[in-house]
Amino acid sequence: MNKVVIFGVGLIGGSFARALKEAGAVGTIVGMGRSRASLQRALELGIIDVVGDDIATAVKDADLVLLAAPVAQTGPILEALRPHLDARIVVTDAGSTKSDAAAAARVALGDKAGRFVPGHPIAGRESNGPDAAIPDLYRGKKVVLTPLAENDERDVELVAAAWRACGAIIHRLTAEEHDKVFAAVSHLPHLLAYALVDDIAHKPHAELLFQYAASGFRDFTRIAGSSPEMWRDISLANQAALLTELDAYMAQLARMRAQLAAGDGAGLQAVYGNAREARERWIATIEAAEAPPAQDQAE
Ligand SMILES: NC(=O)C1=CN([C@@H]2O[C@H](COP(=O)(O)OP(=O)(O)OC[C@H]3O[C@@H](n4cnc5c(N)ncnc54)[C@H](O)[C@@H]3O)[C@@H](O)[C@H]2O)C=CC1
Ligand SMILES: O=C(O)C(=O)Cc1ccc(O)cc1
Repeated sequence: MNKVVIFGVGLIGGSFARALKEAGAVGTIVGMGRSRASLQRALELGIIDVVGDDIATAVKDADLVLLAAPVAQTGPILEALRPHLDARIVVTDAGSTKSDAAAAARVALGDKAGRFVPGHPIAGRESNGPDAAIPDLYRGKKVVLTPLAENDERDVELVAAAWRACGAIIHRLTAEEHDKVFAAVSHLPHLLAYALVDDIAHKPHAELLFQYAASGFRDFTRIAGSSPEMWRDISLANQAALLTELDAYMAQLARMRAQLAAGDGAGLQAVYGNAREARERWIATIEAAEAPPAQDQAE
């Protein structure tokens, strides 16, 4: 690719830029953003080559545009892009929710919705901004594409090839499948981690509690160090699926509360034992899968 434009040069957009550069897969990278200071920082760090000014100049002759801003920005950015999308430019995104992205593309792009190929890298961490960006964030990690019926297969392939150049393994799901899966294994855990830390922080003796919190608490709550704006947007964008998972979890908590209140040690141990075994199997599976990729799976 000669030119790639990135809207939102933070952890995800910045790591994409660094990975493409390291792979020699791109000529020029233009950064577009909300905060001038953060774009300037990305330029200083060598993540981008140019700070974009007006959108028309930024996207002129671009091969690929990546949206890597909080998901509520997808619609407004696509609307701003629409007049400047010639027949060649492919747009993709890295947002954590996918049904909302498809809907936003259809509203904002109308008959050009097919130019937008939705995607989601399953890699990241709690730190954000351009300083957190690293070139090997996506190495051996999955990227889920949720193509629209309107997409041209060649455009989907261009997006897949860009992520493969970053070392990622391409998977495909429908947007609905994607949002149900990630409500359970990503969006709910973030909500729970924020809820626990907020609850403790509001207790009168919070300082004492934090003083004695150990590494288990730190592990459990690491993701509560993530961007509140990003997680507000994800929670609202995937509201229905997240509510379903939250209700199921509350029912599980109610069962375990009853076991605890009844002194049902066998019941509690059965839950703990089942969870430990399931976690061990999961860790073994992902460790095997994230060993050097052989080839794309499930395309
Ligand atoms: N943090 C993570 O671990 C992961 C995040 N994602 C998704 O990637 C996206 C970006 O997340 P991060 O890179 O972690 O966040 P970040 O906070 O590091 O970077 C986001 C950047 O977007 C910029 N921005 C905000 N509004 C904008 C707009 N209207 N136009 C252009 N730029 C704008 C911000 O100034 C910031 O520099 C989010 O949609 C998130 O759901 C996906 C996978 C993992
Ligand atoms: O910090 C962590 O471990 C994460 O869970 C990172 C993450 C955040 C959001 C995503 O959509 C995907 C991955």
